[in-house]
Amino acid sequence: MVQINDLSFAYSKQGGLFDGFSLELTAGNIYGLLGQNGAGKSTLLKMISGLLAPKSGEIRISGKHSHERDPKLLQEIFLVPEEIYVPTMTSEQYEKYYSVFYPRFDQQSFQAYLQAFEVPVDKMLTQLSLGQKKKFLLAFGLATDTHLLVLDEPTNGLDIPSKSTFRKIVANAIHEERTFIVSTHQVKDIENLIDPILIMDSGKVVFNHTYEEISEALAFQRLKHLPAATELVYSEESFGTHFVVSRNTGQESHPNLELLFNAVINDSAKMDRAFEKLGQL
Ligand SMILES: Nc1ncnc2c1ncn2[C@@H]1O[C@H](COP(=O)(O)OP(=O)(O)OP(=O)(O)O)[C@@H](O)[C@H]1O
Repeated sequence: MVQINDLSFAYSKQGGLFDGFSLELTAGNIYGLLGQNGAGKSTLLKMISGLLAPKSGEIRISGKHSHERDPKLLQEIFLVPEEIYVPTMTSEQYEKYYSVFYPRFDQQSFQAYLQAFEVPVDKMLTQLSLGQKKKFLLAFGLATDTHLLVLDEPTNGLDIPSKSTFRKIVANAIHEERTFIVSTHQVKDIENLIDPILIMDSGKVVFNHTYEEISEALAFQRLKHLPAATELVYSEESFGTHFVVSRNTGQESHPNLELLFNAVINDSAKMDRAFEKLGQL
């Protein structure tokens, strides 16, 4: 669905952010894109959405170059950015003006999402609170039924009940022709929603695995004593308890995304070796 080949990109002449970057995303998945501040997530999402052009290499969405901004392609891409801008109009006016760009826009779903998110529809969009604006645009984006939906920090600013509503709506809105990319620092908000997990570091994808692969390769435990060094991939200590990522030797495993993230950022090569071993079994 999304095919990125040998991409390079730089904001300035001094240093490139992406160099020889390749990635393939397949439809039917909700990709979780994680990475430290400045890793390049938002830049990547803007390039995928056609808002920034690569210096070299290519990004194809369903076979078409995203930066060419072909109208036929743009009607299949919706980006909910981290910083929300809304025009001075009502929800009804927004729907009327913008839904025409999306041929499969589902008005009923849009209204249902607005209701589920408890977004007031009688106010001007500019009068909504930060979280309400975000929920408005999420509702609209989900209702477009675009093949590609890109959500940059979607749960930022959402209250606790809205986060749970968000998870339910997103899980229902995905289907085999849609691809969602969710970039977030709030992994706990969407832990059971995103799969596969992509982790970026300094303009590179250093981790790209499904939940199933992660559970098979790794065990996540709280232990009083560290396991044998041969099995240990990563550990953190807090008040005498070790939070451990180790090679899975056959136990049932429930991935802890925060611990996984720290383990990958700490030593991605060590993590790669844990997955290589899995491939050899
Ligand atoms: N408009 C810009 N001009 C110059 N440099 C930029 C610009 N936008 C981002 N950068 C730089 O590019 C790098 C990647 O930024 P980006 O916003 O893609 O990271 P991110 O992973 O989304 O970070 P965060 O988690 O903080 O949102 C950073 O070093 C940032 O300073």
